[in-house]
Order: sequence, then C-alpha cells, then structure tokens
Amino acid sequence: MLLRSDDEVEAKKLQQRIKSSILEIVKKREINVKDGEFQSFGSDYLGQLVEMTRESDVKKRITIDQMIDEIKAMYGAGHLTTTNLLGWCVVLLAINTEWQDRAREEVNRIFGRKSPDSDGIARLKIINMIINECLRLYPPVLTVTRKVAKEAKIGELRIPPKINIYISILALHHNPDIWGKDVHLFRPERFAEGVAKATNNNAAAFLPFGLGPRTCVGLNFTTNEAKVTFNDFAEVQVCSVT
Ligand code: HEM
Repeated sequence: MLLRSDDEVEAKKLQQRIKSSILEIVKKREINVKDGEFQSFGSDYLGQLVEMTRESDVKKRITIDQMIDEIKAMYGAGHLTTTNLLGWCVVLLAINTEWQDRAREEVNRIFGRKSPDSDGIARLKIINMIINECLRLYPPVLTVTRKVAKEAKIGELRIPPKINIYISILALHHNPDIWGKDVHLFRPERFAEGVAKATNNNAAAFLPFGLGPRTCVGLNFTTNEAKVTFNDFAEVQVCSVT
C-alpha cells in the first residue's frame, strides 16, 4: 500500500478547497443568470471560461476541470508575481528615498491630479527604470524551463536531447560579469538608456518575463498595472528605512 506524506495529504485538501471556492463563485453567476438578474455569466475572464464550458460546439468546449486549471494558472502566474514585484518596489523605495522622491516628482509632473492614462504611462521613464531594477534584483519568477529538442553544444558543453534545462533568472541578474561590481546594489540609473544598453545588447541577460515564443503573456499588462500603482505612491509617503 502506498502511504501519502503529510504534505501530500495537505496539498490534496488545499486542492479540494480551491476547487470548491472557484465552483462557489461560478455557481453564484449561474444563479444570477437563472434568476434573470444578469443576461450572461459576465464579460470578464471567468465569465468567458464559464461560457466555454457550455459551448455547443464540442471542439471548442472545455471541461469544468480545465476551467479550474485555467483560473489557477492565471491566478498563480498573474497575481503572485505582480504583488511580489510591488512589494519589493515598496521595500526598495523605502530604503532608497531619493528614488522615492524622483518617482513622486515624475508622477506629479506627468499626471498632476489627473487619473493615469496610457499616453502618460508610456512617458514614466524614472518609474520604468525603478521597476526594471526591482525586477533585476528580485525577479518574481526565479527560473525558466526549456526542454531540449535536439542535441546541442554550447562551448565545451554537450546538451543531450529530451532533458529539461532550468535557466536561473536570479543567477543571470546577479552576475557581476554582466552587471558590474555594483551588481547587488539598487541602481535604477543602469536602465536610464534602456534595457539593451544596460545589458550591452545581450537580450538573454535580463529575463524577468522569460524570452522567445513562450514569453510572459502578461508582460505589458503587469508593467502598466505596476505603473498605475506607482501613481498612488505619489499621494503617500512610502515609509523610509534607515
Ligand atoms: C511581475 C509580473 C510577472 C512576471 C515577473 C512574470 C514572469 C513570467 C515568466 C518568467 C514566465 C515564463 C516565460 C518563459 O518561459 O519564457 C511567464 C509566463 C507566463 N505568464 Fe507571467 N509574469 C508576470 C505577470 C503575469 C500576469 C499579470 C499574467 C496574466 C495576466 C501572466 C501570465 C503568464 C502566462 C499565462 C505565462 C505562460 C506563457 C506560456 O507558456 O506561453 N504573467 N511569466
């Protein structure tokens, strides 16, 4: 008989609880549609997924379990990563108050008391530099994985096919050969002339969102979200740590 470890038992329980809470939210939407309160399950991501579980074309239909997997993936990929980035931004700005002041000055200059718009967001240069430096020092995703399709050689290293390779984003971002002796310091000015200049045109040196065809689909969304959040920083003093 196979015995399950305490961790596995706990993981199974958590899995069940996550599934039940997702199904509960879905049920509320179904009841609202049934009672005629709403015409559809909603135009948001969840609403569209629920719609797909009821698709008449079987080729397009997804199962309830697939819907739950999609929701979990989006939550894990999109929520934890963004909160992690914003958390480190707050810590680093609390330590480096001169950058906090520069960020506040930029937001006030570009938006004043207006709500952020896409034109203004594109002009937030200082904040872009701060976000990149936070992503470099504390990348929310530490590794990317790739499966080797066919045998390859990198320098003296022979890489056999079908193995998984774990590329450490953290190690690349903390390599003094790429970033210099001040690699462990918070220095947003290294991104003043863009990522290409900061990495000496080495696209694989800065990988917070991965690279290639499977790069993060939330890249633009999350950086805009972070910049909008910075707009709120302008109105408050992020505590300072000395
Ligand atoms: C600071 C925030 C984020 C970071 C640092 C981040 C980082 C990453 C990384 C490193 C990958 C792997 C890319 C690769 O293998 O080359 C990835 C994939 C992915 N990310 Fe993000 N991500 C963030 C936010 C988001 C958001 C907000 C969403 C959704 C709204 C999202 C959805 C995804 C999805 C669906 C994938 C899988 C893409 C695929 O395999 O084709 N991410 N992300």
